[in-house]
Amino acid sequence: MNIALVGYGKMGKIIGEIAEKKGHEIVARLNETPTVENLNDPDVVIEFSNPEVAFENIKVCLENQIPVVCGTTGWLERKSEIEEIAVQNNTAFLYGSNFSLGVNLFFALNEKLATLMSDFPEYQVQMEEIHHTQKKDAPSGTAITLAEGIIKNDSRFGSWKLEETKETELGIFAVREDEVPGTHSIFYRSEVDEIEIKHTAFNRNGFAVGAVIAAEWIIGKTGNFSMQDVLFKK
Ligand SMILES: NC(=O)C1=CN([C@@H]2O[C@H](COP(=O)(O)OP(=O)(O)OC[C@H]3O[C@@H](n4cnc5c(N)ncnc54)[C@H](OP(=O)(O)O)[C@@H]3O)[C@@H](O)[C@H]2O)C=CC1
Ligand SMILES: O=C(O)C1=N[C@H](C(=O)O)C[C@H](O)C1
Repeated sequence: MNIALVGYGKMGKIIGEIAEKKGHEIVARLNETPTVENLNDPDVVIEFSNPEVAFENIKVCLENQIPVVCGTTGWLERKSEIEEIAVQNNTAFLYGSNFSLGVNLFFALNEKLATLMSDFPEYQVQMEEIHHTQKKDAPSGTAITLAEGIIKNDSRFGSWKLEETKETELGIFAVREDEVPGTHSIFYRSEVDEIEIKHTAFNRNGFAVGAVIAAEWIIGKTGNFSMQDVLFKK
């Protein structure tokens, strides 16, 4: 499979190494807006850039009928526009706020726990995410997916916000520390005890492996997908 990497930073480089080890060819490594010329005729684009440029990057690829796997976070207010462009161009788009298997299992666990805890209002819910200091967006895309999973399953909450939980707003603390690859926790605290679920990434390899699996999976498909489709819908 020929892969174009749009965004060749920390993630792009690891994804490239893993894809080559699996026998794929990297036909472009871009730190600029993609064009038909610089993409070099890939089967699929893997996009890990930054929140300011992701929308335009994805749009260009989809308009040229190239399927896109995107891990860039912080641009999601325009996701529905991108999904429409994918359909209009009869191609495929897959977004994952987190491509690791562990986090996708954690997403499912989070929803199950939220359903259970929704009957016990004596437990206050609080979320926390910790990431490296170069991260541009807050809260993390993963934390937003987790918050959406709680809001969907616990009618106490209608929205999320950065900081402490207050009334119907589920709180997320976003902490920035040195080189932390990504740690997400959800706390349920009562007067007498606390339940905590936590996912800790030890490095970026899990994200990169998942992105390559998603790129292999998307070939030949049309429509809009998530990592849940790749991992759990057989
Ligand atoms: N979904 C997931 O599983 C994961 C998602 N992420 C997300 O992926 C994104 C990238 O993360 P990371 O690799 O750590 O970030 P980096 O900052 O290390 O890499 C981003 C790269 O994008 C490049 N870039 C700048 N402008 C453009 C442009 N117009 N088109 C294409 N590339 C451009 C930058 O180049 P230059 O340095 O020259 O500006 C840089 O090399 C972030 O949004 C992060 O949150 C990260 C890990 C996992
Ligand atoms: O920027 C990062 O590094 C990460 N970004 C993703 C996010 O925003 O959730 C995934 C992972 O946590 C690492």
